[in-house]
Amino acid sequence: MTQRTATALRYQNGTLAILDQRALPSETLWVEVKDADHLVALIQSLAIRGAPLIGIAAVLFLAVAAKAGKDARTLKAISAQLRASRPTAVNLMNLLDRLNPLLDKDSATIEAAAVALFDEDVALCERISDVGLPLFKKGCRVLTHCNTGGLPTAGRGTALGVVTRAQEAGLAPFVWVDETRPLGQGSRLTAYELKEAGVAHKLQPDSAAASLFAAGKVDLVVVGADRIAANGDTANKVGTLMLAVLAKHFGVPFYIAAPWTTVDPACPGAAAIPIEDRPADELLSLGNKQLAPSGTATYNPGFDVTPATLISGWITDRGLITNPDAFSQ
Ligand SMILES: CSC[C@@H](O)[C@@H](O)C(=O)COP(=O)(O)O
Repeated sequence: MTQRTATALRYQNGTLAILDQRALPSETLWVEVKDADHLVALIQSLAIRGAPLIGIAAVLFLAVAAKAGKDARTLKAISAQLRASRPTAVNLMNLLDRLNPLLDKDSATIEAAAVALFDEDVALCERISDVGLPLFKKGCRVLTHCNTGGLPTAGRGTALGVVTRAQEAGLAPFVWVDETRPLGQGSRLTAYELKEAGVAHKLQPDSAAASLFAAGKVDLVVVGADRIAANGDTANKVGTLMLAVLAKHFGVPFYIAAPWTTVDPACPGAAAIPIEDRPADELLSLGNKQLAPSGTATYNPGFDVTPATLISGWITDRGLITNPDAFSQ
């Protein structure tokens, strides 16, 4: 029987379940994916999220559909539907593009290929954590944004994977956790993962980051990525660009940690990266509580793009990249 388990995803011989990340940290709620429409809804509502994991969920769901007897034409249609579910994280497109040529093969072949992509992500995360480790000095104070650990990957994570690796190496890192408004990936998910890992941390509102830099309390910034363009311009959760500008101003190193599956050599730069427009509701209310007058017009991009010139280096499975030319080769 083929099975794989990640922090927020379980594949077992033709069934796929995801940990509903919207319910964390108060509830641990596993949901079995029923069909392609269901998976699209789970991805769009951020029940399952993070650049690597949405790609992995998509390819594993194609294995589910193949094992349920769907023909190649239907599988290709599902693949196209999943590909369009979120626009910014290129891992989704990259992984589907790698599985697509196999969709007219038997279900065992499709499953083996999907599972291999899961295993690859686990290995990429490990490699990233090895590459990033030398950047951490004992007791260093790291600021991070959004959530980049076990929850959004098949493995130990990207930026947060380096942090937990440093913790295991006895370097006792301290993490400043950006709340990451409006959906709280920092407060709900990163604080949760750091608590589980026993890493010292404090949570602050995103708007407090500047004062932390000004007080000299940040030694380095490490964040994840959703798409790295050929020139090194990097899309990540909205708010990342603000941190990069601050880091430059205050002379603090700013690193991106990401697997090569996040690189899009066909994308020339910032202007060509599609940025997801998130629903107004995310700003207008919180649960049942209204946060702004109904009907208020909103600007709610899910991501922003940090120009390569503000990035000290990219911690990748291919090593620490300091010259963005590497992304176009
Ligand atoms: C290892 S996850 C890297 C990125 O996907 C992460 O930083 C991020 O921006 C996630 O955004 P989200 O909207 O929560 O999917």
